[in-house]
Amino acid sequence: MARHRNFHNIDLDDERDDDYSYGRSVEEDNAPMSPTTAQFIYRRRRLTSSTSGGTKLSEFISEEDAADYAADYALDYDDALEAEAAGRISDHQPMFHLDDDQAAGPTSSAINPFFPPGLEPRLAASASTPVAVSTPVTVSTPASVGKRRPQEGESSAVSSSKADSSARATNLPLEHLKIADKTPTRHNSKSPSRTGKQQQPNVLTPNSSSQRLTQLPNSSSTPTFSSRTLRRPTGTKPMINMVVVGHVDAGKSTLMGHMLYLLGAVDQRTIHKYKQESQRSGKASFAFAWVLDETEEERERGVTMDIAKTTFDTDSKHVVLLDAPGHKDFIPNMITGAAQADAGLLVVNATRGEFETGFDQGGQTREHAMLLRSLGVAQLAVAVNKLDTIEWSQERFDAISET
Ligand SMILES: Nc1nc2c(ncn2[C@@H]2O[C@H](COP(=O)(O)OP(=O)(O)OP(=O)(O)O)[C@@H](O)[C@H]2O)c(=O)[nH]1
Repeated sequence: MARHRNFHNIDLDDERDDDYSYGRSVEEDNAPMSPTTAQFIYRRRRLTSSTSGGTKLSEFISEEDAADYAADYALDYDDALEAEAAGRISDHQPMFHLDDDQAAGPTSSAINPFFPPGLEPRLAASASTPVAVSTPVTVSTPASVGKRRPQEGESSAVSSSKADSSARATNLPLEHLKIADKTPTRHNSKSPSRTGKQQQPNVLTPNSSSQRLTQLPNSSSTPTFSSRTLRRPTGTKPMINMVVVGHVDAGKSTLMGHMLYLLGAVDQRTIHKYKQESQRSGKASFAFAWVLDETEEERERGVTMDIAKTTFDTDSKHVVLLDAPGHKDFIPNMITGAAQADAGLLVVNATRGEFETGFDQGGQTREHAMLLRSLGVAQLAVAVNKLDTIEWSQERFDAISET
């Protein structure tokens, strides 16, 4: 008997590690921080000479970290490649086209808001080159869709910051895009995979490969983390996959949903319906997110759980937009999207405390940036969202831009 512990009198509190923290994984607790700033992975371009100091996003990311992530998630990546090889990835139809006069008129950079001239050569460069241009884009969805500042209006969905923004804010020239097919590709139907999910509304499957991956177009990803230039044209245009990532609740789906609405991919009637339905279910602030969050479970929880896909065309590219889940429980699903991506949009929440949380150990702003890097996504733009929650503070924006 003496050899056995007396479990009846055991004090469970004493058995726990002192630094045990619910909800944090061992990996998170043990994840090494970069000791120096010499191991930059992402190098952001300084946008203004007046702004200086602050911590850089790249300081949080070391080559060592990136390698660890690549190893950790290699299985998921392989799953994605297997799915691709198995032919489960289908073709898709472009939603947008340019008018002839638009195509002939403005410069390609104006028509092609996401990927200005020069991107192709950069994409063609080896993904091992630790360089990515990070251009903060000041965007804010209307306060009416924000749970913190509800019901104020809808007109400023995508806007530049009030103050001097010539060097840092990039308004998307949405007027140059026109819907070719007025029928939204994703909003009115439930895919078999979504239907399948709805049959198990309370079962989360964070470790399964994204079912929506079957909808992803086939870019020529290879088992090695090599260059991701797009090589599969749709018609005459090359295709490019852009994944939208960021910490949970950063506003990714709302931002993309609103952008699609402004582009005309979602009609007024559908948005009106979403607004009414979301209001009825007490989720009024998620009306625009419902454009991309289609499943009942996602709408009930107010959380994106799987990759959502939509497409649009610029004058030179067929863009496949992938909205990734931000919650850490769904990292594998985020990876299935990121593994297909050629470029990324990192959405950060400017709200005080929220931005910092995203960068904390375990925050998904940092983690997603690392994952994109480790998966070979060489181009990353940053969108500073929810500026309305900080009264459009220029100071705060500058501090975030410097991070
Ligand atoms: N105040 C304010 N709220 C916003 C803004 N953008 C989004 N929100 C709100 O933030 C909440 C989360 O928005 P989502 O679009 O679901 O965020 P997400 O990043 O897609 O969330 P996950 O995909 O689940 O990680 C919703 O209540 C939105 O209305 C904004 O610019 N300002």
